[in-house]
Amino acid sequence: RRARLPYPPGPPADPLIGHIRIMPDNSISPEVFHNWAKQHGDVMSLNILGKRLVILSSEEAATDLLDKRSANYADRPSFPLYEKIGWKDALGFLPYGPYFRKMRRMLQAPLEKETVSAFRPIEEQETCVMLYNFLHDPAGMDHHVHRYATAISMEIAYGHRVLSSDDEYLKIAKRIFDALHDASRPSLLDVSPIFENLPAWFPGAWFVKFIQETKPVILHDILHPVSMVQEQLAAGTAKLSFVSQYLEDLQREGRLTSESQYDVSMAASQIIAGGSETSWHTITTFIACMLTNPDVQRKAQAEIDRVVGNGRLPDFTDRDLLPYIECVVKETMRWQPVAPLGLPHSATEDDVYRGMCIPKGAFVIANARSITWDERKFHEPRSFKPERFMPKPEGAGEVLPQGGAFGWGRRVCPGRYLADNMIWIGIVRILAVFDIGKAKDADGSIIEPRIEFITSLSSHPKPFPCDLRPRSEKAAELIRQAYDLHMAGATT
Ligand code: HEM
Repeated sequence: RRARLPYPPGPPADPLIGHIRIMPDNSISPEVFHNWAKQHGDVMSLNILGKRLVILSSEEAATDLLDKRSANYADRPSFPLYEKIGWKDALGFLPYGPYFRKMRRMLQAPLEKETVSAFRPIEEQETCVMLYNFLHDPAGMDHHVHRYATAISMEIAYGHRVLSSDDEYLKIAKRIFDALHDASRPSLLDVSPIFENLPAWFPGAWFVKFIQETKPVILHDILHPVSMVQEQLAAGTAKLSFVSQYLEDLQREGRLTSESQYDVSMAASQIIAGGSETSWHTITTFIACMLTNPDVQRKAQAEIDRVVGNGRLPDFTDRDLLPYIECVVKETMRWQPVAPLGLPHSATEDDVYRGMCIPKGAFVIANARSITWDERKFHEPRSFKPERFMPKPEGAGEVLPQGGAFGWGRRVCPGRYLADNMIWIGIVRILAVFDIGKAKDADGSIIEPRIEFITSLSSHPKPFPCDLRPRSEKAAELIRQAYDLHMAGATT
């Protein structure tokens, strides 16, 4: 019966090759899928060389399939190039099964809502470094936010504190991001594994050299930081971290083997791969939004001034008293979701939904761009309006579906509570002490901001000029004091 049911509709296809010729490039696919969904519906599908790709463009469809039927959609398609360069056992790419469940449990336990508060001191410390860097080098804003997100991830994962822009662990993070991006390019390996044996000079076989060069580097970058913690534990100098905790537990229970140490390494690497770039891009998106929405910025600063005053930096104890800041954070994630297509899920068995067949093995993606710009849920969805989330009558009482930012079902982002803290404290502290304004050119003329986004694995603003200025001399002094305090902690 299922075989006779239609697949979800989609644009006209070519015989045999299906939609391959009109398949949009990564950089525009969320936008193109969003437009196609208006014509073909919130559950549509494409045929890519015989493989069915199902695109969900509403919260209802994503919830019905990926959340409510999560047992059938918890699998991932295979990612041949990622697997070949050493990410075969990385949680994000693992097929659903016992090893996935083991890795997921390992990563999730320290990142639960109740437990992530243990990392707040690290997040507060690194905001001080970021604010200080903004003060002394406002033009390097993007770099300082990157360092902020990476330094937090490194300290949580390995207990390593980043103390300079030249830090070896920042280089590790950069190599990991570069490899993640480079490996997202389509290759002949997506068509068949037999192409793995092509000679490197063969046309289109660029991936052969890429694998040879990248694999040893990635494996080093995954395994090396854990060996360092191992050495520090032996010397009694290890700081408490995700890795030190697991290694100590395994040692105590007599279960520390090369296999179990490899699992710890893989899990820890996911904190870096999953956490740094996404949080970095969310904060730079927020800065772009403040630049283009000065009224929102003023309103958010007024709330902080009213609740916290200007004699100290806000901290996590202020969060419940700052509802407008909460809305600014949510609106940043809604307006430009940093992972617009998330990661693809895969159907384990044939399924029937609204009279349509979703075949076993179909790739299923939820288009966050459509979900967070759904006109039935959000008024003026393309405008940046944090008050939409305030309860009525003050605001519009709109609700951000969690999946729109962090994904769905059994594959929902395990780092979402950590990310939420990292982003909130970064945003509230920037607003407390900096004005984000338009930059001026050499002649003193104002540069009108033009914010454009680049999308590959994640979506982020292209570099844009802005003027980051301390709100007052007192704010600048607060930044210096906080920095001195935290750097003093680093040397003792
Ligand atoms: C703003 C920050 C973040 C955003 C927007 C984000 C978004 C996402 C999304 C959309 C997915 C795919 C979910 C799905 O398949 O349905 C995901 C998966 C994942 N995220 Fe995040 N993430 C963020 C931060 C983090 C952090 C801080 C960590 C580190 C602990 C992390 C680790 C992961 C991992 C390991 C996966 C794969 C999970 C799996 O396949 O089971 N993410 N994330």
